[in-house]
Amino acid sequence: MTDVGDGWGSPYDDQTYVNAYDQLEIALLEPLDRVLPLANLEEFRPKFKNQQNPRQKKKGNSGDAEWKDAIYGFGTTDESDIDDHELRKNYFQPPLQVQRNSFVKNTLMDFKRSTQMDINRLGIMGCGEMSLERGLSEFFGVFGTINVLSVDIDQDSLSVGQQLLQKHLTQHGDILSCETGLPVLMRSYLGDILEPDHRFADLDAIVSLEVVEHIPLADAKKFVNNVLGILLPRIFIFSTPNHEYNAVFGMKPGEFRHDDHKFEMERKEFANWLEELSIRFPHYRIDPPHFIGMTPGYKNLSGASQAAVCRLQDDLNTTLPQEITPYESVGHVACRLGSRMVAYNLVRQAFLEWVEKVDLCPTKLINEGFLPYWNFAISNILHHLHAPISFASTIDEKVAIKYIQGMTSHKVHMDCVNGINGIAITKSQTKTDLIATVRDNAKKI
Ligand SMILES: C[S@@+](CC[C@H](N)C(=O)[O-])C[C@H]1O[C@@H](n2cnc3c(N)ncnc32)[C@H](O)[C@@H]1O
Ligand SMILES: [Mg+2]
Repeated sequence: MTDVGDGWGSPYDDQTYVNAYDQLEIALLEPLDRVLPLANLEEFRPKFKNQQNPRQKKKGNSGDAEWKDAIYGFGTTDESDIDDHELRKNYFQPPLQVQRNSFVKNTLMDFKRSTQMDINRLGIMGCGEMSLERGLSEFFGVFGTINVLSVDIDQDSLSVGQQLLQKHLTQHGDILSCETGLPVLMRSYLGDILEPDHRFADLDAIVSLEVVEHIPLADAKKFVNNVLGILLPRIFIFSTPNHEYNAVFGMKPGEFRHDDHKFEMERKEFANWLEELSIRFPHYRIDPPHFIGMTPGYKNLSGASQAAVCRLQDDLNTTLPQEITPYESVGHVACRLGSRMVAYNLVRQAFLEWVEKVDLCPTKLINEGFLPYWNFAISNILHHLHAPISFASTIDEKVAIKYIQGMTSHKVHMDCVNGINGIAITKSQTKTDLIATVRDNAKKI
């Protein structure tokens, strides 16, 4: 879409925004392949956690509170899926999952800068409870992202992920709406990542954090081979625990961090795997392993997670047929970047158009209070919005009045009468002055 010199996102014109919001609303109307049963956030515990059902735990057990903090972001940490051993002693600050998410954010940021191309479409495979989706949401504008596709095989994890993502986007809605960036459609799918799906082919980036070790090694290799050989993202990032690091958690040699792990790799094994991949897939440049999560005193063990970064060198496209779509869509939600700025600009345009036409007729002056004034319902002004109803309907009337107050340097006031939201313009104002003020203020933005 946009190639920008400094790599820091780019402003889009209002029409581009409005069209993007229109497309988004249409996409959100598409029926889902399957509606997941709603997992109970309070009771949910990922199946790969080896602890008891929290309901059966004794009240006041601090371990219970500890994992709830980790999963739901209550309390001090917003980790959503950390290893039990890592969690037990609060080894990492910030938490390891947050460090992994930051690693992805920094790697994608560098990738965007060095290639001067947006990361339009991002795939997250084995997304779990969507911690990465939440962690990256404020950077989508910088990346130039418009589509995020997440897939997992576990219905409960997906349902929890969807709920946490929705909660996150609502809670951070104000901040996100001020970000420069187009709205992002975030879709989730139920599926087995061992089967390639055409919708995940030719993406700009695919990320898979701490997933491969949950699949038998031969299948894990098949998954990675499928990504590098069939799906062909421009960048692929995946991570897995560094088995040697378990010593830091006081674990015995050979003991895995989770009961659900099918394997864990030592540093040499992981480095060898990446070398094999470099030979088999020469169209990818694969870095030596990156390490994430250090603890003081254990420098010799590198880091708790080891990550691969693979960048596509050639301009290759998938040969996977378009009709291969085994995943089922199970959710979609919008990250509404940029909406505040667009709404503001559209309201200004509507106000200017309205004020040009309005008749400030002396006979309609209201003679109550200090100064005679005119009252107009805001709906009359919003009638001039040049936006599809899908976008216009997201603009709150009172917020629109606040915008008008601001853009007129408070020469217009809020005046809501009998439940009708409106503005008041005092007799001393002239149309010419109001128009000039709005235009002058626009130049200052
Ligand atoms: C440890 S969690 C990691 C979740 C997430 N990537 C994160 O960093 O928070 C591993 C996830 O991989 C998923 N998974 C395991 N095997 C899978 C498969 N064959 N297809 C899709 N997802 C799979 C699990 O359901 C689980 O949600
Ligand atoms: Mg794991």
